[in-house]
Amino acid sequence: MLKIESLSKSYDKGKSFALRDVSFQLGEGDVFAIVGESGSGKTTLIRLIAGLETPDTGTIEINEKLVSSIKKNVAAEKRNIGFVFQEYALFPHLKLEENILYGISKLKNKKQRAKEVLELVGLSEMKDRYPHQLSGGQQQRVALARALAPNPSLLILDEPFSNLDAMLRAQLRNEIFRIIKQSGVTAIFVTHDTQDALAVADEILILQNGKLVQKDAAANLYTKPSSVYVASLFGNTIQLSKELQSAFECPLKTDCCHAIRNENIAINDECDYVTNATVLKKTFLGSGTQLLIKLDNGEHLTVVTKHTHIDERITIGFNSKDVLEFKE
Ligand SMILES: Nc1ncnc2c1ncn2[C@@H]1O[C@H](COP(=O)(O)OP(=O)(O)OP(=O)(O)O)[C@@H](O)[C@H]1O
Repeated sequence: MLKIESLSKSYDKGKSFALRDVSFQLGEGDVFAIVGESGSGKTTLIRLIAGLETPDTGTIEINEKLVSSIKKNVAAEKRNIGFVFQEYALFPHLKLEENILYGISKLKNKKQRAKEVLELVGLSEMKDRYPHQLSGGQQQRVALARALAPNPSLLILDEPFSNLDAMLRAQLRNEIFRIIKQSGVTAIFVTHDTQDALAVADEILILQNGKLVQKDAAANLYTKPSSVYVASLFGNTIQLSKELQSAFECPLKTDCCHAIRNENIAINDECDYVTNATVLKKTFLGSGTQLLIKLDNGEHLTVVTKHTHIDERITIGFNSKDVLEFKE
């Protein structure tokens, strides 16, 4: 459906690359998330796909049609891509239905199509309201309906949930995922929040310094991250340095790098590798307690535990099956 080959983009004539030699393919009807730390190239990638930037090298095909190469650049409005942005971008002076009709004014059956997409997002009864008469979540559903109305080949959602509070966010992301799946459109959404990506994406693409470092199903990314960077995007991760390996008496392969996820750290429990430690500071986080710990060999660690009553002296450990190994 979307095929990208050797895509590169620099903004300073090749001195530094915002995107470097990125290649991947996306299948029809799936939802993909692009994840990466700030500056990793997420926006650049979607701007290139959308036709808002031209690449230095590489090609982009949508539905087997070349839309971008060094020689060819199909205009953004001719790529048949729908957009949903963080800030809804609805026209404040137009009612909901009019907001949707605006983008499909040339369509023969536009009234019928507007009705369909308003039903799809469950807002038919509010069609005569103005955007300011809706909640943030409802406005985002209108934005989605408007983007879906022209039947786009591809839907791009750029940080669509970041304006919403945590409760609404979780609710809306499930709702939006359901609507997208029901509509059958292929969707790419960009997010900082790996929880959003894990919750709704069939596959996740991870960018680091402009490079695509892993493309995988959510469960695989979590259990088999390709690097410490990928692992740490999906939760607190402690790198098992030589000093920590010696504290836990767990010598690991020297040509690899190792880490353990915070949730696999056990406090006062039996484990394959255990050491004694002193708790220097406890911070109550609501669902758990953050501990600053000094191991008996002098190493410091910060971990979060579900335990609420922690003595000053503890044992801390982990099991060998939970050690993540990377060739780095
Ligand atoms: N118009 C531009 N001119 C010069 N450099 C740019 C431009 N746009 C992006 N960059 C640089 O390209 C790199 C990738 O930026 P990009 O905006 O694609 O990252 P991002 O992953 O979307 O970041 P964020 O999550 O903060 O939005 C960064 O180093 C950025 O400074």
